[in-house]
Amino acid sequence: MDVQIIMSQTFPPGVSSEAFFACADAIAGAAKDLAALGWTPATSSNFSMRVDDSHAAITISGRDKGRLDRDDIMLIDLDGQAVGTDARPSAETALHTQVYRRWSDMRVVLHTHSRTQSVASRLFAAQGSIRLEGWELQKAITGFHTHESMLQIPVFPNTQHMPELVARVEAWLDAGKPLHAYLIDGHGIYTWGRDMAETRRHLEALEFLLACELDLRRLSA
Ligand SMILES: CSCCC(=O)C(=O)COP(=O)(O)O
Ligand SMILES: [Zn+2]
Repeated sequence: MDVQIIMSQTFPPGVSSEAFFACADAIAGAAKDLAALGWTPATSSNFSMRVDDSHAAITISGRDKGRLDRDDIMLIDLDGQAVGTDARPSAETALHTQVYRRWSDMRVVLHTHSRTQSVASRLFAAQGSIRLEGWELQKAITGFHTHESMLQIPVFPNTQHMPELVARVEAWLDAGKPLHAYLIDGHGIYTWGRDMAETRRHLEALEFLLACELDLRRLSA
Protein backbone atom coordinates (compact mmCIF):
# COMPACT_ATOMS: atom_id res chain seq x y z
CA MET A 1 0.00 0.00 0.00
CA ASP A 2 1.31 3.45 -0.91
CA VAL A 3 1.69 5.80 2.02
CA GLN A 4 1.29 9.44 1.12
CA ILE A 5 2.61 12.09 3.50
CA ILE A 6 0.70 15.35 3.26
CA MET A 7 2.58 18.28 4.73
CA SER A 8 0.40 20.72 6.58
CA GLN A 9 1.52 24.30 6.77
CA THR A 10 -0.44 26.65 8.97
CA PHE A 11 0.10 30.37 9.33
CA PRO A 12 0.31 32.36 12.56
CA PRO A 13 -1.62 35.63 12.77
CA GLY A 14 0.09 38.31 10.73
CA VAL A 15 1.77 35.95 8.26
CA SER A 16 0.10 36.05 4.85
CA SER A 17 -0.56 32.64 3.29
CA GLU A 18 -0.79 34.38 -0.11
CA ALA A 19 2.70 35.83 0.36
CA PHE A 20 4.03 32.41 1.40
CA PHE A 21 2.50 30.61 -1.59
CA ALA A 22 3.79 33.28 -3.99
CA CYS A 23 7.30 32.64 -2.59
CA ALA A 24 6.83 28.86 -2.74
CA ASP A 25 5.76 29.04 -6.39
CA ALA A 26 8.71 31.27 -7.28
CA ILE A 27 11.13 28.89 -5.54
CA ALA A 28 9.64 25.81 -7.22
CA GLY A 29 9.82 27.47 -10.66
CA ALA A 30 13.43 28.55 -10.27
CA ALA A 31 14.43 25.18 -8.80
CA LYS A 32 12.94 23.34 -11.76
CA ASP A 33 15.00 25.45 -14.19
CA LEU A 34 18.21 25.07 -12.16
CA ALA A 35 17.70 21.32 -11.83
CA ALA A 36 17.23 21.07 -15.61
CA LEU A 37 20.68 22.65 -15.97
CA GLY A 38 22.09 19.85 -13.80
CA TRP A 39 22.99 22.19 -10.92
CA THR A 40 21.03 20.35 -8.18
CA PRO A 41 22.14 16.69 -8.41
CA ALA A 42 20.86 14.02 -6.03
CA THR A 43 18.57 16.23 -3.86
CA SER A 44 21.38 18.74 -3.27
CA SER A 45 20.89 22.52 -3.17
CA ASN A 46 18.44 24.67 -1.24
CA PHE A 47 16.43 27.77 -1.93
CA SER A 48 14.62 30.39 0.09
CA MET A 49 12.65 33.60 -0.27
CA ARG A 50 11.75 36.23 2.30
CA VAL A 51 8.02 36.28 3.07
CA ASP A 52 8.04 39.31 5.38
CA ASP A 53 10.32 41.09 7.88
CA SER A 54 10.52 38.06 10.16
CA HIS A 55 9.78 34.99 8.01
CA ALA A 56 11.08 33.14 4.96
CA ALA A 57 9.91 30.26 2.79
CA ILE A 58 12.59 27.57 2.43
CA THR A 59 12.94 24.12 0.89
CA ILE A 60 12.30 21.14 3.16
CA SER A 61 15.48 19.10 3.73
CA GLY A 62 16.16 16.18 1.41
CA ARG A 63 13.58 16.91 -1.28
CA ASP A 64 14.29 16.44 -5.00
CA LYS A 65 14.84 20.08 -6.00
CA GLY A 66 13.81 19.44 -9.61
CA ARG A 67 10.33 18.33 -8.57
CA LEU A 68 9.29 20.77 -5.88
CA ASP A 69 5.72 21.77 -5.30
CA ARG A 70 4.13 23.84 -2.53
CA ASP A 71 4.27 20.89 -0.10
CA ASP A 72 8.08 20.79 -0.37
CA ILE A 73 8.49 24.34 0.92
CA MET A 74 7.91 25.49 4.49
CA LEU A 75 7.79 28.60 6.64
CA ILE A 76 10.61 29.51 9.06
CA ASP A 77 11.41 32.48 11.24
CA LEU A 78 14.71 34.30 10.90
CA ASP A 79 16.18 32.19 13.71
CA GLY A 80 15.70 29.22 11.38
CA GLN A 81 12.87 27.68 13.43
CA ALA A 82 9.96 25.94 11.69
CA VAL A 83 6.74 27.93 11.90
CA GLY A 84 3.34 26.24 11.61
CA THR A 85 4.71 22.86 10.51
CA ASP A 86 6.60 19.82 11.82
CA ALA A 87 8.67 19.63 8.63
CA ARG A 88 12.47 19.92 8.82
CA PRO A 89 13.97 22.88 6.99
CA SER A 90 17.12 22.61 4.88
CA ALA A 91 20.18 21.44 6.79
CA GLU A 92 21.79 24.70 5.65
CA THR A 93 19.00 27.02 6.83
CA ALA A 94 21.39 29.08 8.99
CA LEU A 95 23.22 30.26 5.86
CA HIS A 96 19.94 31.59 4.45
CA THR A 97 18.73 33.32 7.60
CA GLN A 98 22.15 34.92 8.00
CA VAL A 99 21.59 36.78 4.73
CA TYR A 100 18.07 37.93 5.70
CA ARG A 101 19.19 39.05 9.15
CA ARG A 102 22.21 40.92 7.86
CA TRP A 103 20.56 42.70 4.91
CA SER A 104 16.91 43.76 5.17
CA ASP A 105 16.70 44.35 1.39
CA MET A 106 17.79 40.81 0.44
CA ARG A 107 14.79 38.64 -0.45
CA VAL A 108 16.16 35.51 -2.14
CA VAL A 109 19.00 33.06 -1.43
CA LEU A 110 19.97 30.35 -3.94
CA HIS A 111 22.43 27.53 -3.25
CA THR A 112 23.43 25.02 -5.94
CA HIS A 113 25.96 22.22 -6.46
CA SER A 114 26.88 22.39 -10.14
CA ARG A 115 29.91 20.49 -11.37
CA THR A 116 31.63 23.76 -12.28
CA GLN A 117 30.97 25.25 -8.82
CA SER A 118 32.19 22.07 -7.14
CA VAL A 119 35.41 21.78 -9.17
CA ALA A 120 36.17 25.50 -8.84
CA SER A 121 35.69 25.32 -5.08
CA ARG A 122 38.34 22.61 -4.85
CA LEU A 123 40.76 24.31 -7.20
CA PHE A 124 40.68 27.67 -5.39
CA ALA A 125 40.27 26.44 -1.81
CA ALA A 126 43.99 26.58 -1.04
CA GLN A 127 44.17 30.29 -1.91
CA GLY A 128 40.98 31.03 0.02
CA SER A 129 39.20 32.91 -2.76
CA ILE A 130 38.95 33.42 -6.49
CA ARG A 131 39.49 36.89 -7.93
CA LEU A 132 37.47 37.53 -11.09
CA GLU A 133 38.94 40.33 -13.18
CA GLY A 134 38.53 41.54 -16.75
CA TRP A 135 35.30 39.70 -17.57
CA GLU A 136 32.41 41.67 -19.06
CA LEU A 137 29.96 39.42 -17.22
CA GLN A 138 31.13 40.78 -13.85
CA LYS A 139 28.63 43.54 -14.66
CA ALA A 140 25.81 41.03 -14.08
CA ILE A 141 26.53 41.38 -10.36
CA THR A 142 24.64 44.31 -8.87
CA GLY A 143 26.97 47.24 -8.19
CA PHE A 144 29.53 46.27 -10.85
CA HIS A 145 29.65 48.63 -13.83
CA THR A 146 32.83 47.71 -15.68
CA HIS A 147 35.01 44.74 -16.52
CA GLU A 148 37.82 46.83 -14.97
CA SER A 149 36.82 45.71 -11.50
CA MET A 150 37.63 42.84 -9.19
CA LEU A 151 34.99 40.46 -7.93
CA GLN A 152 36.36 38.32 -5.12
CA ILE A 153 34.52 35.11 -4.24
CA PRO A 154 35.77 33.51 -1.01
CA VAL A 155 36.03 29.74 -0.65
CA PHE A 156 35.21 28.63 2.88
CA PRO A 157 36.13 25.16 4.20
CA ASN A 158 33.23 22.73 4.19
CA THR A 159 31.75 21.59 7.49
CA GLN A 160 28.55 19.95 8.69
CA HIS A 161 28.53 22.42 11.58
CA MET A 162 26.61 25.44 10.25
CA PRO A 163 27.60 27.86 13.05
CA GLU A 164 31.20 27.50 11.88
CA LEU A 165 30.29 28.53 8.33
CA VAL A 166 28.10 31.35 9.59
CA ALA A 167 31.06 32.61 11.64
CA ARG A 168 33.36 32.53 8.59
CA VAL A 169 30.88 34.58 6.58
CA GLU A 170 30.51 37.04 9.48
CA ALA A 171 34.29 37.36 9.80
CA TRP A 172 34.63 38.11 6.08
CA LEU A 173 31.98 40.83 6.29
CA ASP A 174 33.28 42.23 9.55
CA ALA A 175 36.66 42.66 7.86
CA GLY A 176 34.87 45.09 5.53
CA LYS A 177 35.18 42.91 2.43
CA PRO A 178 32.36 43.02 -0.14
CA LEU A 179 30.41 39.78 -0.43
CA HIS A 180 28.05 38.85 -3.26
CA ALA A 181 28.50 35.09 -3.14
CA TYR A 182 30.74 32.43 -1.65
CA LEU A 183 31.88 28.95 -2.49
CA ILE A 184 32.15 26.14 0.05
CA ASP A 185 35.02 23.75 -0.61
CA GLY A 186 33.89 20.57 -2.37
CA HIS A 187 30.29 21.62 -1.91
CA GLY A 188 28.75 24.44 -3.95
CA ILE A 189 27.89 28.11 -4.12
CA TYR A 190 25.66 30.55 -2.23
CA THR A 191 24.42 33.81 -3.68
CA TRP A 192 21.52 36.18 -2.99
CA GLY A 193 19.67 39.22 -4.26
CA ARG A 194 16.75 41.59 -3.86
CA ASP A 195 14.43 39.42 -5.93
CA MET A 196 14.41 36.12 -7.81
CA ALA A 197 15.46 37.65 -11.14
CA GLU A 198 18.49 39.39 -9.65
CA THR A 199 19.53 36.31 -7.69
CA ARG A 200 19.23 34.03 -10.72
CA ARG A 201 21.27 36.52 -12.74
CA HIS A 202 23.98 36.42 -10.08
CA LEU A 203 23.98 32.62 -10.02
CA GLU A 204 24.09 32.27 -13.80
CA ALA A 205 26.86 34.86 -14.14
CA LEU A 206 28.94 33.21 -11.43
CA GLU A 207 28.51 29.79 -13.00
CA PHE A 208 29.67 31.21 -16.35
CA LEU A 209 32.63 33.09 -14.84
CA LEU A 210 33.81 30.07 -12.85
CA ALA A 211 33.57 27.91 -15.98
CA CYS A 212 35.69 30.46 -17.90
CA GLU A 213 38.34 30.42 -15.15
CA LEU A 214 38.43 26.62 -15.23
CA ASP A 215 38.74 26.65 -19.05
CA LEU A 216 41.63 29.13 -18.87
CA ARG A 217 43.51 26.89 -16.48
CA ARG A 218 42.83 23.80 -18.58
CA LEU A 219 44.01 25.55 -21.76
CA SER A 220 47.15 26.95 -20.19
CA ALA A 221 48.12 23.69 -18.45
C1 LIG B 1 22.66 15.29 -0.82
S1 LIG B 1 23.27 16.91 -0.81
C2 LIG B 1 23.90 17.18 0.83
C3 LIG B 1 23.27 18.33 1.57
C4 LIG B 1 23.46 19.61 0.82
O1 LIG B 1 24.57 20.05 0.64
C5 LIG B 1 22.34 20.32 0.26
O2 LIG B 1 22.52 21.31 -0.39
C6 LIG B 1 20.93 19.85 0.45
O3 LIG B 1 20.57 19.82 1.79
P1 LIG B 1 19.05 20.05 2.21
O4 LIG B 1 19.02 19.68 3.67
O5 LIG B 1 18.76 21.51 1.97
O6 LIG B 1 18.20 19.18 1.34
ZN1 LIG C 1 24.57 22.13 -0.18
